[in-house]
Amino acid sequence: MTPLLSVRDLRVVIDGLHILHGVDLDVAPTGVTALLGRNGAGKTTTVRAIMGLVPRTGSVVLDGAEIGGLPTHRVVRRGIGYAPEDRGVFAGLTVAENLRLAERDSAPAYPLVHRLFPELKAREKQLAGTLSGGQQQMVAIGRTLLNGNRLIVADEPTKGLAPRIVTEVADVLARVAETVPVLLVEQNLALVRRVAGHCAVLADGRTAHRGDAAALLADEEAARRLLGVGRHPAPEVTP
Ligand SMILES: Nc1ncnc2c1ncn2[C@@H]1O[C@H](COP(=O)(O)OP(=O)(O)OP(=O)(O)O)[C@@H](O)[C@H]1O
Repeated sequence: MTPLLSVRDLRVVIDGLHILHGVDLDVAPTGVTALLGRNGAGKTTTVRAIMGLVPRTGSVVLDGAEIGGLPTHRVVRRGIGYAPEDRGVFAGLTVAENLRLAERDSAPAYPLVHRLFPELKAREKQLAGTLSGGQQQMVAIGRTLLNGNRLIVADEPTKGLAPRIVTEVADVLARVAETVPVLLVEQNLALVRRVAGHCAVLADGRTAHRGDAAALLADEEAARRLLGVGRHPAPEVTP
């Protein structure tokens, strides 16, 4: 299976600090690929480097084309939609205005966004700052779907959300991934188990493991060693 995105020897140095020491990562052409690792392992820096938001070296190949040296606006134009960790939603604008700001194509895919997130249609006049965390996450992911992107990158979309909302976001990610492949940074391993096919695990700014997500999570010793989890897994996501 040819990966949609291939990252090789990705390195990031910020203010003289070596943050990534050579990350290798393949994103499958379908479904969800999870990027895992303990706190501070370098997951957010990796996706920010893929997006060109931090200075980086190494190779990033999207669908056969090298994008590792491109500035962010050109990475975005190549078809990577990014939902950042802080969601980047404009609180003082309505849902409709937040979506409109993200339009890039001449025919933005509102039917797709409203099919996946009927709630955004129903709440289009509501100020985004008054939405719940889960609804704001839907705006952040919805924006990435407007423009016919080839890949969606979502950085910890369930961070800080209540368990019931985590389940909702898990559903959303599973539905999104039926249309567009997703690279998902996630700490909630129950969610990863439910939605991810492949995974890469980072440790100390390097790739420590790559493979099947379910197989890794089923291997208690490997999960403990790589992810720091063992007998007390994260609460289940409601099926
Ligand atoms: N701009 C920066 N300046 C200095 N250090 C940074 C910067 N950005 C990240 N780091 C450091 O690099 C390491 C990796 O951070 P990063 O946010 O990529 O990790 P992460 O795996 O996403 O962590 P978490 O799961 O806690 O969000 C951390 O030790 C962090 O403190």
